[in-house]
Amino acid sequence: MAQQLIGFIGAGNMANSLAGGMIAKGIRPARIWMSDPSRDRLDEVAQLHRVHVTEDNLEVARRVDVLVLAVKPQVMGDACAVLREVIEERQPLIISIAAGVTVDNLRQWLGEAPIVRCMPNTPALVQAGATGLYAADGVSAAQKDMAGQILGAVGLTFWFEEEKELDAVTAVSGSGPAYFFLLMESLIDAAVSQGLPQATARQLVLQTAWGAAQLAITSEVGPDVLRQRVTSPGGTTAAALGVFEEAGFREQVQAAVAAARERSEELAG
Ligand SMILES: NC(=O)C1=CN([C@@H]2O[C@H](COP(=O)(O)OP(=O)(O)OC[C@H]3O[C@@H](n4cnc5c(N)ncnc54)[C@H](OP(=O)(O)O)[C@@H]3O)[C@@H](O)[C@H]2O)C=CC1
Ligand SMILES: O=C(O)[C@@H]1CCC=N1
Repeated sequence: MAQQLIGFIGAGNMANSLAGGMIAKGIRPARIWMSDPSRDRLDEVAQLHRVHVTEDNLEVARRVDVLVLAVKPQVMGDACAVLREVIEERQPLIISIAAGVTVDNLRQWLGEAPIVRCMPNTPALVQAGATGLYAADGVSAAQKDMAGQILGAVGLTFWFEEEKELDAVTAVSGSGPAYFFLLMESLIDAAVSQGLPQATARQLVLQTAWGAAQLAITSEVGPDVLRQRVTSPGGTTAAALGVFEEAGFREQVQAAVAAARERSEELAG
């Protein structure tokens, strides 16, 4: 990645997860710039990551080689309009992380520029991210490599040939951490309802989630077989899983992911 400067427009949750993960991986904070309208947020970020911060998006766009657009989809058009002139002139590599916002949307707002769209997730903060990437026409092999290295610094990367596939990636791994967090929250609540102390319940649940993920990642067999190995016939797990199946758990997951995908498609406008 040589010594390229990397800028973030928007210093919110995802920008911080990416920057934090990149720094932990060895990218010098001095190579990172972040802009955001909130001075308080920038002060926090500067304190936390020791990166350069500014309230001026244009200052970031004028300085960096790679510009990560990390604002909400709903404000992306306005944010891009301000940057258009500088981007057309300087042609930094644009990496958009916004859900739903398409290359066509971005071209309309930014003019011609090399654009990579990607869908990371917040575990990037601990270098355990999963990111789907799509390179638009006009992105050079070197730029693609650069985008892959930046996102690769914070976890696994997967390139897609079709831009539409990012809607499914968004619904699965972009939003996915929240699904697992919801299960963790629910299991902690259930543990407390069964009389366990809150702190112990939390530790038991998080260690179990971590252990299950580690086991699934390192195992040669799939999650279905691992699940069966926990489930003794007529035992406790079978009793619990029966409740999930009866309640339509799998159908609920299908419907939830479909709803997220649909929302991603809507955000393209
Ligand atoms: N959170 C996640 O897990 C993931 C998010 N994404 C995508 O990342 C993007 C950011 O999401 P997230 O980090 O959650 O959102 P946040 O709201 O946490 O971050 C966005 C930041 O951008 C700031 N902002 C608003 N307008 C501008 C502007 N014109 N110029 C510069 N900064 C601005 C916001 O300030 P203020 O709050 O004051 O408006 C906020 O601090 C979204 O497009 C989302 O789709 C992608 C993958 C996962
Ligand atoms: O909820 C959202 O819209 C963003 C995109 C994926 C995760 N968070």
